[in-house]
Formats: sequence, structure tokens, C-alpha cells
Amino acid sequence: MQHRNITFIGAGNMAGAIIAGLVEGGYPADLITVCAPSATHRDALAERYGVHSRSDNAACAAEAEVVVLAVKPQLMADVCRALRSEVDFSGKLVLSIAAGVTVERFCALLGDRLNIVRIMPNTPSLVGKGMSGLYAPDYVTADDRDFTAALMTSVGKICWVDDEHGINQVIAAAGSAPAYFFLFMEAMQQEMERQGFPAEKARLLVQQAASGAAALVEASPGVSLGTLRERVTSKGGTTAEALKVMNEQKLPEIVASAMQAAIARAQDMEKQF
Ligand SMILES: NC(=O)C1=CN([C@@H]2O[C@H](COP(=O)(O)OP(=O)(O)OC[C@H]3O[C@@H](n4cnc5c(N)ncnc54)[C@H](OP(=O)(O)O)[C@@H]3O)[C@@H](O)[C@H]2O)C=CC1
Ligand SMILES: O=C(O)[C@@H]1CCC=N1
Repeated sequence: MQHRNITFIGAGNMAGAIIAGLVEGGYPADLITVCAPSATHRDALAERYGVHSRSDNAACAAEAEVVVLAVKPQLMADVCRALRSEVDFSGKLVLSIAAGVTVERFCALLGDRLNIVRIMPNTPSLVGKGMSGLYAPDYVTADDRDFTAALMTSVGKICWVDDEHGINQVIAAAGSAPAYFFLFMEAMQQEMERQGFPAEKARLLVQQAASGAAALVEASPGVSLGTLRERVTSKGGTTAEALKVMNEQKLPEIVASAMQAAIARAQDMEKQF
């Protein structure tokens, strides 16, 4: 892949996960700068991955070919206004990983026809197992799209969406989704502890079941998820009883409502931020 000079504005959980995945995947650390007001997170990334750590957003953005906006959505407008007063974004590629801040909003904040790609990543990028949705307005060049795709492919898999609303749907299915699985796994671990297993053993059982199931899905592209489920579910057996409880208590409906709530929140944020 091409290597460009990248500045991350924000050094939090998601920026850190992408930086870790990039550097561990071979992206030159020397080409990455991370900017945040306090030294705590950015210096930890600098120490761990060898990237540059600085506090001056505008100076770092001005020197970069690629600026990754990785602050919380509610701070994005203030951060962008401060950048715009000092940085000329023409000729730069801007990548936003924020939920709920649209291309239209970024153009209003940073300049018309801003060269921007919206990315919706997730934290498993940290271990090279990320899933990112990507959206770019029509005028973004093939070269910039290819660079962004290669960048995010180096920390996981990618999926382009044609319509910007697709980013909100990606949030529901991938950006927020690790937390759904963690909640499910936490509940399983807690029940095993109630059953008398020590925490460490309970976690191991749950962790291996989850990562094994995910690996099996990945290794069986032609097999539906329903079929994989059925292969575990012996007639009259234990799994059938467990799934009966989950269906009686409407787990599929709960999941659907939760995903719809994530999408609705992203749409609210688009109006708010
Ligand atoms: N967490 C996730 O799983 C995902 C998050 N996202 C998106 O990523 C973005 C960041 O989220 P997340 O990493 O979780 O947030 P965090 O709260 O972990 O990190 C936010 C970072 O922004 C920094 N920051 C605050 N103010 C400024 C400023 N004025 N200039 C530069 N940096 C600043 C903070 O600095 P300091 O280190 O000094 O506190 C911190 O490093 C959000 O927009 C979110 O929607 C997208 C997909 C998944
Ligand atoms: O919770 C959030 O808003 C962000 C976006 C997706 C994951 N975390």
C-alpha cells in the first residue's frame, strides 16, 4: 500500500485501536502523528508504537497529507473550526471516524467539496480484526478511495456504502456491535461464576466459545448462520432448551430493537452535532 503522512486528531480508544493495527501491520510509525490536548493517551501511544505525539492540532494537520478526525462527535465542530482558521484543507485527505457527523456538516466546517471519506471502524481493529464501513462523496478520487480502503484493510475488513445513511447502519452492525457481544459474553461469564466456576475459567470458556463460533462462521462462507446454529442443536438436547428460552424471551426482537436504537441515535446526532 501507499504510505502517506497521517495525523490523528484524538488519541482515544478508536484512534489507538487503528494506530495499533496499522503499526503492527507494518505501516511506518514515523509517518504517524497523534494529537490530543493531554499527554496521557498520546504519549502512551507514542511509547508503545513509536508514533509522534504532539499537542498542536493545527500545526500537525497543516503538515499532514491525511488528517484523521478521531474526537467525540460533540467536540467535532469546535475542533474543526479551530483547524479551519489555520489549515488549508485543499489537497489533503480528511478521514472522519465520528458517528453522527455528516459530510455536509464537515464541508460547512472545513470547506466546500472537502476531500473526505467517512469511516465507521470498530475496536477489534486493535488486533487486525476490525470491520469498517466507508463512504465518500462522488468527487473523491479513486486514488484517495484506494488509499483509505488499503489503510483500513490493514486493520481488518472493509465495506463501502453508496449512501451515507449506510454508515449509520454499519454502526448498528459493526461499529457498536463489539459491545453487544461483550455484554452477551459478560452475562455468560457471570452465570458460570454463579454456577461456581472461578472468573478466569468462566472467561476462558466463554472466550473460546465466542472466538470459535466467529472463526467457524468465517471458515464457512457458503453455510448460513441458521445452518451453523442447527448443527449445534441436537433434537431434544440441551441447546434446543437454551434457544427455546432465548426465543420465548424474544432475543431476536431485542437485537433488532437495539440495532434500530443505534441507528436512530446516529440520526439524532446528525441533527445535534
Ligand atoms: N470507541 C469506538 O468503539 C468507536 C468510536 N468511534 C468514533 O471515534 C471517535 C472517538 O471515539 P473514542 O476513541 O471512543 O473516544 P475517546 O474519548 O476514547 O477519545 C477521544 C480523544 O479525543 C481527544 N480530544 C479531546 N479534545 C480534543 C481536541 N480539542 N483536540 C484533539 N483531541 C481531542 C481526547 O484527548 P485526551 O487523550 O487528551 O483525553 C481523546 O484522546 C468518536 O467520534 C466515535 O464516534 C467510531 C467507531 C467505534
Ligand atoms: O458509541 C458510539 O457512539 C461509538 C460509535 C460506534 C461505537 N462507539
